[in-house]
Amino acid sequence: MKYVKIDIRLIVIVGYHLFLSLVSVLFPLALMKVTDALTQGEWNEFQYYLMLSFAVLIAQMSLTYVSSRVGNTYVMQRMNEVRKRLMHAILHSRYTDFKKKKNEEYLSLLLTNVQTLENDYYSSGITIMSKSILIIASIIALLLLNSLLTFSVIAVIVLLAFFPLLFSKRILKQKQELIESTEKYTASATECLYGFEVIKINAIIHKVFHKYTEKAEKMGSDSRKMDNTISLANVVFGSSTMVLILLVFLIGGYSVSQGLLSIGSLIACTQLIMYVLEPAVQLAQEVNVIRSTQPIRQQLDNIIANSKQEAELERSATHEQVHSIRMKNVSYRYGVEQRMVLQDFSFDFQAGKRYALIGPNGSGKSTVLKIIAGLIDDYSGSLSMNNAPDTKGKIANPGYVDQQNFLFNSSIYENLYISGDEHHDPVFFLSMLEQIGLDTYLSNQAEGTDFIVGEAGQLLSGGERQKICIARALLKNKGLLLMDEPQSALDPEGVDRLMDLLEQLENTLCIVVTHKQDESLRMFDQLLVMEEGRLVKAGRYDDLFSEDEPKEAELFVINSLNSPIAR
Ligand SMILES: Nc1ncnc2c1ncn2[C@@H]1O[C@H](COP(=O)(O)OP(=O)(O)OP(=O)(O)O)[C@@H](O)[C@H]1O
Repeated sequence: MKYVKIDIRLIVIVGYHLFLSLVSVLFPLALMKVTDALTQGEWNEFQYYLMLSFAVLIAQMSLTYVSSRVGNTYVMQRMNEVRKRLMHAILHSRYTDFKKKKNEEYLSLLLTNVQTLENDYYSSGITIMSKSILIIASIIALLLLNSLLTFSVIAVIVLLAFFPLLFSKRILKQKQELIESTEKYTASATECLYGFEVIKINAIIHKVFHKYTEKAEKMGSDSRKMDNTISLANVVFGSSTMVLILLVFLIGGYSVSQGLLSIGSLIACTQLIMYVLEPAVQLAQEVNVIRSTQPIRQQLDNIIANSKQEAELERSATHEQVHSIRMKNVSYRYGVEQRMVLQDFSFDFQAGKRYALIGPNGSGKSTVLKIIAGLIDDYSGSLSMNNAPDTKGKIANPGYVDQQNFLFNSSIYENLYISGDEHHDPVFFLSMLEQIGLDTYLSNQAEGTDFIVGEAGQLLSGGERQKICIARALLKNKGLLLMDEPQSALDPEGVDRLMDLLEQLENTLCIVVTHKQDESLRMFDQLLVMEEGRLVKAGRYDDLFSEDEPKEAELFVINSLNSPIAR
């Protein structure tokens, strides 16, 4: 990502700082004239240059304020851009890439690290730019006054330029450690907040708090270590400049004694030297600070680079009506070093039919749904929609109920209509709410569908959340409906209502992951039995669970219980 954008605002900032440096350099020159006029008894000249000095001071103050305002606006714009690019990249990253990082790592990046970038990269960058201009302007003024002094000062700067290199490697390493400990701290803090109920009920406050304290202290100590190194760098740097200033004064004093320089010029030179040395010290420090943000920029660049391919895929996403989905020898593992969670899965799904995916925990049912939904596309084998060639990642827009039943912190209505391409027919809408059993809840809720559901829907019961997610998927129905354990939080009446709704579906390819093993499975056209990532059996309920074939059903239940994952 391009962190610095050369635009009109940046050019204006440089212009302001150029002007500011010129005005700053004028001040010692005016002082020189004031002193020389005073020592030579030129009263009128003294008054004139004194007024000029005040005018320069006022101009300097105004320009400093204006240029910092323009600088702040530039930093704000760049930071907005960084935050937008980062979230855009996160949202466009591949599902599996996204899952490799923990949410806390993203939070730490979005909050702490991005803030560090603002302070340590942009603000330091502007400081470096302004100080460099001031140094150049002061050196030019010095050259006009005394070339011997000027060359001594240049020699000082060249020497000073080596100091940051002595510490930068160490600071960089410590910054990396600080980033890692900040991520762990954020993870621990988030866990305390999300796990509030579990922590209280299980009376593990002490244990969790102890873990949190460890992480907080480690982050504090890493931050202190880095600050100490920076302080050491500053001390070494600062004291060496003092020695060098002394050297410059010796040369200046000698020049005055030899009549090569007036007292006013020495005062002006002294001030100008300070304009060179002070910014040079700051410059060296800021260079280290900027270098320390390199790991953060690297992290951001990796996320942005990884998301580019996914964005390409999304652009080619299809929204056509689904008639069939054919999966052939689809195998998948979540990471190169991980085990196969899906192995040679082959099946033809047809529109207008209902399928149930059943099997023990961890047998790969949700993974099948995610592959069909296009969330996962780096599988081997092929998946084709409507007999087209392999459509990796291109099947988009299914009605989807996930296991988390996630809701946005907005109104029920907005949660039902999240994508804008759902059915907007009010009759259909109301009958849907009634059929799923949300009408009673809504009639008791004064705000109705305008009720704001709270963070992740926590102001609703688990079943209410699930009903809203089901209604959302049904309203969205574009011929493909994927539901991952949609009955897990429903009461028996809710389950019956859902089954009725599914039975009424027309022209819809409906795949439901379920752990129910009762008569309700009869309404599915096919039951797909999965075990350890393999499709081991497929058929109607009666074929698999009939009285005549008790062994089939028993075998499935026994296998489920004996599965290593279930155990
Ligand atoms: N993001 C992930 N990273 C690594 N492994 C994963 C990930 N998601 C799932 N798995 C693993 O893949 C395997 C299959 O998971 P999947 O969620 O498809 O199973 P499932 O049959 O739906 O299970 P359940 O009935 O418990 O919901 C599991 O062993 C799980 O640990």
